[in-house]
Amino acid sequence: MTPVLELQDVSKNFTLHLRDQAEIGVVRDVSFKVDAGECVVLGGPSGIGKSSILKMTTGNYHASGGRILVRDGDVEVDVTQASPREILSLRARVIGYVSQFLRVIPRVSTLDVVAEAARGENGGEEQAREKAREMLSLLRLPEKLWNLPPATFSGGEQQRVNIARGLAASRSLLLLDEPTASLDALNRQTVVELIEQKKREGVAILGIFHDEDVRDAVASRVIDVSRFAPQPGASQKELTHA
Ligand SMILES: Nc1ncnc2c1ncn2[C@@H]1O[C@H](COP(=O)(O)OP(=O)(O)OP(=O)(O)O)[C@@H](O)[C@H]1O
Repeated sequence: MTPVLELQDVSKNFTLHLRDQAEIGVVRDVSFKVDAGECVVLGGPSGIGKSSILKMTTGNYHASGGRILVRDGDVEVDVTQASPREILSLRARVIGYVSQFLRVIPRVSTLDVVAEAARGENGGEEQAREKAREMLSLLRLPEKLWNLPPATFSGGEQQRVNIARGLAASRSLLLLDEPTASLDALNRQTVVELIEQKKREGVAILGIFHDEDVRDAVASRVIDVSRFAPQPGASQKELTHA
């Protein structure tokens, strides 16, 4: 069966414009697959390139080389070659992304932020609001906050809105960048259960979890990103995939 996500020989270099266009290589030859129902966790030390791999997969960062294939129904889309319109379409239907930080339109209420994500291709408005209420309750966000915009919420409250939004949507591929970083133990456990439920539903998950207990609970496999570090002494020409 075709994997939901496949990275083939993916590389990332950053060009430092403030440093005379110097190029730094972050990862090279990244190759792995994520199947439906699996949670693959990216491990390795800080700064090794874990978030960069997620950002290339969601199309936020351009890959410098290689292919990132995402299954969209019967077709595979190579994110590295996709147009901005195709990437927006994938994010609206196929790829869910939960980062550590909540970015929302100002003045939109928390309930609307989550309901907007829950509104599926066929689902109605009331169904979406019901799903939003369910997720916010599960994540213990006090009901008195639901009608307020989340901009002034605490770090942990904002993160729970972010998770509610990310997990309310029905997506076949979920990218999770430290979704439990500022949560208390009870809410961390809830997120673990929600991730397990997504796995049972056949969602493919690629995530970063610094909390070892969470990682051990959810990981089907851990990939050490250090193995994709560019070799010391590799020439810039080698690092740059033309
Ligand atoms: N937009 C950017 N411009 C230049 N360098 C960047 C950019 N984004 C990331 N980097 C660099 O790429 C390297 C990998 O960063 P990345 O955030 O992917 O690491 P990480 O493994 O997720 O780290 P952490 O565990 O600390 O979050 C770092 O050296 C970082 O400074």
